[in-house]
Amino acid sequence: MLSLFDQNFNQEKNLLPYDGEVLYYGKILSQADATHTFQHLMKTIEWQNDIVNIFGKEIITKRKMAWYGTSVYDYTYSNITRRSLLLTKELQELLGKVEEVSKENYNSCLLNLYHDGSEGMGYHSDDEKDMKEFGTIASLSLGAERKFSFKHKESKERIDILLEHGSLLLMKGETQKYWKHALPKSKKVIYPRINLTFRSIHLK
Ligand SMILES: O=C(O)CCC(=O)C(=O)O
Ligand SMILES: [Fe+2]
Repeated sequence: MLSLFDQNFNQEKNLLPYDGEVLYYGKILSQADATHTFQHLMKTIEWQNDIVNIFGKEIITKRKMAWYGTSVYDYTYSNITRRSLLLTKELQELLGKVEEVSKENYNSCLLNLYHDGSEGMGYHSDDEKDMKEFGTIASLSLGAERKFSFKHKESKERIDILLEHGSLLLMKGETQKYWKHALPKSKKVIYPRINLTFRSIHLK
C-alpha cells in the first residue's frame, strides 16, 4: 500500500501569473514508495515508441509511452487513433492516491518514459477534443528530476519548475487554452524519468 508522504502539501499557490492555474504539490509519495513504483512501472508497463505527426510527417520517438484507462476505449492523439489498455492494479492504486490528493476524478492515464535528458517533449497544449473541456490534468513524476516549462501563447512569458521524484503537479481550468508546456531536453540528466498524466476523457 502507498502511504501519503506529507499532509502539508503546498496546494494553494498558483504558479501561473494569469490565464490558468498550475498547482505544485511537491512530493506526495515517500522516497521508498516512489522508487519502488518507478521500478515496478519500468518492468510491467507495455511501453511503446510513440508516433508524432510533425508537419505532416510521421516520426517515431525514442521516448516511450503507454495509455491506460478505467475501461478499454479508442482515443485520438497526434492524429492517430489507438486503443487504451485496462489500468493495472498498481496504476489503480496510483490513480486512487492522485484522486485523493487532488480531490478530482480521472478515467485515463498516459505514461511517458524518457530514458535520459536527450529525450523530452516539445511545447504543446493538452487540448485534444476527446478530453473534458477545462478538465484538470494531474501529472505524477518518478525518477530523474527534470525541468518543466510553461509558455504563454500570446505574451510568451515563461515559467519554469523542477519536477521532483514522487511529486504531483496539477494543470487546471484554462491553463491549456492560454499556455503551452514542454519537457526540455537536458545534457545534464543521465537517468530515466517516468511521467504519468491522469486525465478525464469523454468516452464514446
Ligand atoms: O513528461 C511530462 O512531465 C509531461 C508530459 C506531457 O506533457 C504530456 O504527456 O502531455
Ligand atoms: Fe502535455
